[in-house]
Amino acid sequence: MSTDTSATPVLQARGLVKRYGHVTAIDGADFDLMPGEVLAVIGDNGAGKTSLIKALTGAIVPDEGEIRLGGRPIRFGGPQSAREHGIETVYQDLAVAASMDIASNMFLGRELRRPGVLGSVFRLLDKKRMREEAAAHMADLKIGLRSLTQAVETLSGGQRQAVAVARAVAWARSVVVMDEPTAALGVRESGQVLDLIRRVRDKGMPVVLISHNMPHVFEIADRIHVHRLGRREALIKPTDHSMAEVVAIMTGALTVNSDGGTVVTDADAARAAGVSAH
Ligand SMILES: Nc1ncnc2c1ncn2[C@@H]1O[C@H](COP(=O)(O)OP(=O)(O)OP(=O)(O)O)[C@@H](O)[C@H]1O
Repeated sequence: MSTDTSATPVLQARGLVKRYGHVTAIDGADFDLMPGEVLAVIGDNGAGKTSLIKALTGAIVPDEGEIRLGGRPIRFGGPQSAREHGIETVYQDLAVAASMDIASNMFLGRELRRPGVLGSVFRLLDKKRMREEAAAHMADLKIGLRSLTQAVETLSGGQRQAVAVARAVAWARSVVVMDEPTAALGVRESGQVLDLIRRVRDKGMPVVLISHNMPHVFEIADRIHVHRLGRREALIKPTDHSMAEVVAIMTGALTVNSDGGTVVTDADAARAAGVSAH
């Protein structure tokens, strides 16, 4: 799909700064996520991707800069506050409770209680309704799992990732952020997770995808945010650049100028990467 860049960004940041002592992890970073797009965030190790994402999802509070959600300035006091604003994050380490079943994982921390005093006084869980709703979410995303009463630890890596994604999508109202969702997966399972991300996008939910996997990024992203030295170096479409060019932008061998062309900034590195300006 092509991104409508004239719309109001779903999530936007301008001039974010985050310092840890002498280290500036975010150094004046901008960010723009448009409605209905998959935006990949890429960058070398230590470029500051995680810090940027943490600022956008409430896990850290930036020292400077502004974040806007749906066009309105916002300050997240913590991850819970970002979640309350409809931003859900799927973490790399898969924060699922392995010994619990799929439905319980979907409702982890947001359990449904039985109606009446059974729920309000005796705190009894409404397991039947949680299973029904979990099944509906799974069906909605076409995630085929044999039984929702199965413990998550008995699932494959790809299936676990699917449960984590389904949980995020079930609760997200504005954005789903995924940190390296295919990092621990084999080829077939990665393909299934990429298909799932497409379905999430096709439901109208924008996705931010942090990834080191360039083929996956090129396969799925509508746009690519290239992060370098703590800030956004470029915001490009995968259809406008080769993978080698994007890697060269990431490492500082090429930069993108205002009309979308590229300029060689490090001749040796650009030669080594086999790219030239255009
Ligand atoms: N809590 C912290 N305390 C001190 N320094 C930090 C902290 N978090 C991040 N940094 C530093 O900020 C810089 C950016 O780190 P960050 O983890 O955001 O980068 P990254 O692009 O996500 O890297 P990677 O791809 O390796 O995970 C690094 O130099 C890192 O050491």
